[in-house]
Amino acid sequence: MTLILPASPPATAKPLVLVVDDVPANVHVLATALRADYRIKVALDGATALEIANREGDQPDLILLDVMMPTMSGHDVLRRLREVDDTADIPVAFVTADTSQGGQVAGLKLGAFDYLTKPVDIPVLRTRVHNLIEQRRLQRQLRESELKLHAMLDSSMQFIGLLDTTGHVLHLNRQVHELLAQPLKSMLGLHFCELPLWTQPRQRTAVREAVERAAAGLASRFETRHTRPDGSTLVLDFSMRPILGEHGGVAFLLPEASDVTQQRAAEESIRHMANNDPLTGLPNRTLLADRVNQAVRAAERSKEPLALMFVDLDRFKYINDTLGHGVGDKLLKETARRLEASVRQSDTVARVGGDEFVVMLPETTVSGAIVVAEKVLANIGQACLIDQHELMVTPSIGIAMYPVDGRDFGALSKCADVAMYRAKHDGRNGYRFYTQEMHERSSRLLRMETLLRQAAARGELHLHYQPQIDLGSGRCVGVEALLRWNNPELGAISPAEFIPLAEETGLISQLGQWVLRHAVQQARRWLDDGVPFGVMAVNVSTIQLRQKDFMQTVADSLREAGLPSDRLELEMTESAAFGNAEAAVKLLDELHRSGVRISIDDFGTGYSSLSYLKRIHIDKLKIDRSFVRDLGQDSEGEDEAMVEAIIHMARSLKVTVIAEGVETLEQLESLRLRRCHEVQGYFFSRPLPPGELEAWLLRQAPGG
Ligand SMILES: Nc1nc2c(ncn2[C@@H]2O[C@@H]3COP(=O)(O)O[C@H]4[C@@H](O)[C@H](n5cnc6c(=O)[nH]c(N)nc65)O[C@@H]4COP(=O)(O)O[C@H]3[C@H]2O)c(=O)[nH]1
Repeated sequence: MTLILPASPPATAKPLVLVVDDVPANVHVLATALRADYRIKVALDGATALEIANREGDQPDLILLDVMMPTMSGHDVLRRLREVDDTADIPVAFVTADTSQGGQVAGLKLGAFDYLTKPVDIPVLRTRVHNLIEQRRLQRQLRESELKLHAMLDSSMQFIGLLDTTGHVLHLNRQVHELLAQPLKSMLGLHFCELPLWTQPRQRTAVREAVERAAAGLASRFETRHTRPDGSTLVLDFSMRPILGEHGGVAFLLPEASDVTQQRAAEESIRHMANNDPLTGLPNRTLLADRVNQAVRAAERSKEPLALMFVDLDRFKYINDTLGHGVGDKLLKETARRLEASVRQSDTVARVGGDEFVVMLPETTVSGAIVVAEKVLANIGQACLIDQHELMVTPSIGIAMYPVDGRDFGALSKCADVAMYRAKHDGRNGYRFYTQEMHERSSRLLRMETLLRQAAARGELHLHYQPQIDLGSGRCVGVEALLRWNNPELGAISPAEFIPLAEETGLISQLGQWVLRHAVQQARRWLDDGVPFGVMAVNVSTIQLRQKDFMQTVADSLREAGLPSDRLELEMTESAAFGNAEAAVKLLDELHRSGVRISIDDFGTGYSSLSYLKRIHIDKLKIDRSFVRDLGQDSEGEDEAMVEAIIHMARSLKVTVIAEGVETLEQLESLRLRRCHEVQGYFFSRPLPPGELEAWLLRQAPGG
């Protein structure tokens, strides 16, 4: 910034005195008296005097002005000088023969600095001129320092003002006039709280208080929000301080403000990022926890209940995997929108995980929560069109109530989560309230998990084997290894209970390896002992199959036991075999080439595509128990049709077909009639410990 100061003569140059008088003799006297110490210019009339006074760059430091002049009197000259900014400050002393009091007063009123009477006393003239010039120098200095100060204030990025102790404006820097788009002059003298910056009564009150505090010697600081003419927001960090004078009292008040709009916006965006889910913009778990805990505190006071609702989209992963993340993301955004549309503004909808949303309903009873849950089910259940895909998704909802189920976010969310899993387990697309029974069940599962981790090491695991019978020959062609767990504390636990738990917790890999190794070793022993067991069928879960070293684990188990690979059959569910299509094709192909047989368990319950079936090598299809249950009864229902279709398809694909869960002669006959290859079930034998199975096999063998 350049600082422009009024032009002043070089410090070394002598001050300039303009002598104005229409009588040349008078001019001569004055000029002669002063010439030694000053530069002198003369004018014999008012017009010339004004012209010299206005000359830029060399203005007089003092004008000695005769009062009585023809055409333009000294008073007129002075009046004209004072009217123009550039000459208004030049000191003027009248030199006159008029010694009357009235004449002197009139001149002084016009702004004359001094009055000299003719005839002039030379020493007095010199002293007065010296004093007036010195005064002019000091005045200039003062003006310069004032300009420097203003220039400094104007160059600041801050909004700065100076007020008198009653709060009236003495100065405002350039930032302020630019912000308010008003010239400084129009605001000088106003009370600070009358500036157009303060648009709200609340702000004016705060400013008035700040003025009063500052006048009493105290500083104030607060933040204010304003709307700029273009509609954007301005946030000011405002302060008001007292400035003390020489004698220690408050002399001025200094209001200052800095523009913190960007800083506040950045802080806000950081806060938003820390508290919100970037995809949907909904509160994340951190913010939700905070809101729930706050709502709980409010509920404690108001004695109102509160509901926490976990909402999980059924089969979202499937959509995400098959249609891609782009579609998945849009679906999540749409879900967020629909959830928000299902609740009141005072409720909170948050996203806490992939497809997991949480809704907090303050001041809501069980019946209120039911209304919301049904609304959520209806809204989310509506078809939604995303990138030309018409998607139908349903939610599973778990609800926990404050205060019965918990008194903070941690406890309530655990309960709502458990209830949500129950809703899923019970067939999805529904809601469940958390109950004590769920609590017991989840504690049991927790305990079971701990014990299951130690089960193998403590020798609590065993394998039972169930024979598989060829209907043509009536002979045992295979045995299925089924895991058993006997724990001293929990007793005998069904695999239907602990296998899903092991899958959920990842323990299944360890258990699966244990089963594979032991089953393969048992097969080897039976082979050595000449026990005619056929093929050893081992169940493998999806999670095991997804493990990179699965193929290696199978190969190692076979090699360690020395079992020919065609004596091992791996049973996997449809979803395990077909879930992750390309990787599954590759693995099944590798297994097939190694000689291991592959059987698809629970066939008919999934969504296998037939074209896909043709691409992979399968040795056996197992018809699910649920289709076998009603076979052989008089009615020819859907199950018969299904069984018939599976058998037909298996035969045309040249794959062996086996039915499980055969309990009755009727079921057996029905399967035989439909030309099912093999059967397995209680009708022949329950799964048996190895010793008992050996005895069973030997009894069945020809001549046994
Ligand atoms: N009602 C009836 N049931 C019959 C009949 N015949 C056999 N079963 C039962 O049906 C289940 C057959 O196994 P799954 O379908 O593979 O179903 C198995 C399998 O999915 C899983 N499982 C068992 N052992 C293992 C294992 O070692 N690894 C893995 N991954 N899963 C296993 O646990 C499930 C349940 O196993 P189990 O309780 O042993 O139950 C076994 C067996 O005892 C019958 O005639 N009627």
